[in-house]
Amino acid sequence: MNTYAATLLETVRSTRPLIHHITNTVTINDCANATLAIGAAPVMAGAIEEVGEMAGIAGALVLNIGTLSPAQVDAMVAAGKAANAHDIPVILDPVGVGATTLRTKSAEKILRECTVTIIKGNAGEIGVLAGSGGTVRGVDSGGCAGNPLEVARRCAERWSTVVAMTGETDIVCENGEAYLIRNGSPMMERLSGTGCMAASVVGAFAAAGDDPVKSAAAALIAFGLAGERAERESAGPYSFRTALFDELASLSQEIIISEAQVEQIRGI
Ligand SMILES: Nc1ncnc2c1ncn2[C@@H]1O[C@H](COP(=O)(O)OP(=O)(O)O)[C@@H](O)[C@H]1O
Ligand SMILES: Cc1ncsc1CCOP(=O)(O)O
Ligand SMILES: [Mg+2]
Repeated sequence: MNTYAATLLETVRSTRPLIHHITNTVTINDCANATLAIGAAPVMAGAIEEVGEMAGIAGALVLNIGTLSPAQVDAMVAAGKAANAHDIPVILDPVGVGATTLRTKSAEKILRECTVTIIKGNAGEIGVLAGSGGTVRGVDSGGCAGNPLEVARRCAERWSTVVAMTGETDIVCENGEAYLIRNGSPMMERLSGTGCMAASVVGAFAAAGDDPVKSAAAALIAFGLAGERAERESAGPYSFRTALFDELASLSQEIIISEAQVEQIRGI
């Protein structure tokens, strides 16, 4: 996986896929810059009149419900259907699902009406979407009920997608196969937007690759490595933020090959 992830990073940089986002108003700029830093091209486009056209020229679509409205969810569904028609991957970041009825109903509507390739969420969000229970307070995870690997597997099975559950150890799985990724930094919890940026990086790798479970794992390795390297250079959350962008931009194949901490589990 280390070599696979390293090669996929170079593919992101050499192909510079366009990553179409419909996302929240809190971290939209960080998502654009994280996408650029890893080597892809961001575009944020949310009007229902243009999302189909934009998804048609993109390499991946990232849907993030962080500051959703019913009208925005309709645009997400339209964009998702266009992405499906063009056969590009759709990444759903179900920010705060479970915290309110609107979030839960909206995430489920997107999952029912579009084919979502990868759900990227924290443990609480994935627990809610698995139907096994998760604690979500605002956008913060209070964890999932039960064994996290089993919860991620159930979520993947329920919605027929790849699931990328983030936390101290990231779990990426689809039926039969999982990756546990131990790169990252506790500083990533102290900065708003790291989950959203993780979804953008997953979008970039999913656009460049042809195996969504491996793409998502490679993306979280890359993002986690940038986070742990940024921690060494920072004095607090805001210098960490600057260092995180710098480390995303300077991440090399050599760093991924020598520092990725990933375990593959078969037969889950
Ligand atoms: N305690 C931690 N140690 C290492 N990495 C972490 C830790 N907490 C979060 N991360 C990393 O931060 C990113 C965002 O994850 P998370 O905090 O779970 O998302 P969210 O912001 O959606 O709650 C992921 O790449 C994850 O691996
Ligand atoms: C604070 C907040 N409120 C709505 S969206 C958002 C940002 C969430 O960012 P992340 O989940 O990536 O930390
Ligand atoms: Mg966060």
